[in-house]
Amino acid sequence: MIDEKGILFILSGPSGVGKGTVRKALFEKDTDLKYSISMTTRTKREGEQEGVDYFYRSKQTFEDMIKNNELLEYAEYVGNYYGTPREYVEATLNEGKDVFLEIEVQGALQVKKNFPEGVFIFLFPPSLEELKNRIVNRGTETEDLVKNRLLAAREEIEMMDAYDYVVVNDKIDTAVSKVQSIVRSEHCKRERVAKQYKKILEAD
Ligand SMILES: Nc1ncnc2c1ncn2[C@@H]1O[C@H](COP(=O)(O)OP(=O)(O)OP(=O)(O)O)[C@@H](O)[C@H]1O
Ligand SMILES: Nc1nc2c(ncn2[C@@H]2O[C@H](COP(=O)(O)O)[C@@H](O)[C@H]2O)c(=O)[nH]1
Repeated sequence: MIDEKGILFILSGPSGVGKGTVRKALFEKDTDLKYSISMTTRTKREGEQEGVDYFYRSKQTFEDMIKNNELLEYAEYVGNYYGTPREYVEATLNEGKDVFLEIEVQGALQVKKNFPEGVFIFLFPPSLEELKNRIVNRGTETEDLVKNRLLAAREEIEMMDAYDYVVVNDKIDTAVSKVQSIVRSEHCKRERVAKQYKKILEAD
């Protein structure tokens, strides 16, 4: 059977590296990708919107969803739950559309177990000092949370080898172009395989 499902792209990397910034810029260029909105128990930041940035839920609701297997992956990250609602991802992939996840590393590794055919991209900071500057300058975290996110970052960077691609987010435009090239090249690969498969079937 030719796989007519969409491709699952996973953009991951430490907090503050610029995942959200890269993803938003990419989506302005590539309108065919579908973004999976995550669920979280953390409180809404100023300017964030329900159903756009996240689905904000209580701990109880989140834990019920875990029990009911309604999450494709989830992680407890610096004191809050974050997770990917399963139904949207599976239904969208089954329609042949590509889905884009923007998640932290523990969650990405869970996805890899269930979707090894996914395309895993690790966004890497130019330096740990710059990573710290980006989190601090964003102004969304308390001093303690910055510390905890930076501690988590060190562990996350150690898992980089599990990814298919590593992109350094130094200049934003360069990083976005690189991620866009990865998306395009994965499409070409998929089309080439489908063509070869068709040829084999026709020759049979
Ligand atoms: N290439 C870049 N150069 C300089 N600043 C950047 C770059 N990319 C992102 N930033 C800035 O760094 C900060 C963190 O970026 P962003 O919120 O996109 O990171 P993130 O990885 O999505 O973080 P989190 O995982 O915590 O949600 C933002 O203030 C953003 O404007
Ligand atoms: N495992 C998952 N991680 C997720 C998901 N959605 C977002 N995230 C990651 O959590 C951290 C913190 O996010 P913030 O918005 O509080 O800064 C960051 O690395 C996000 O990428 C998810 O569904 N699953």
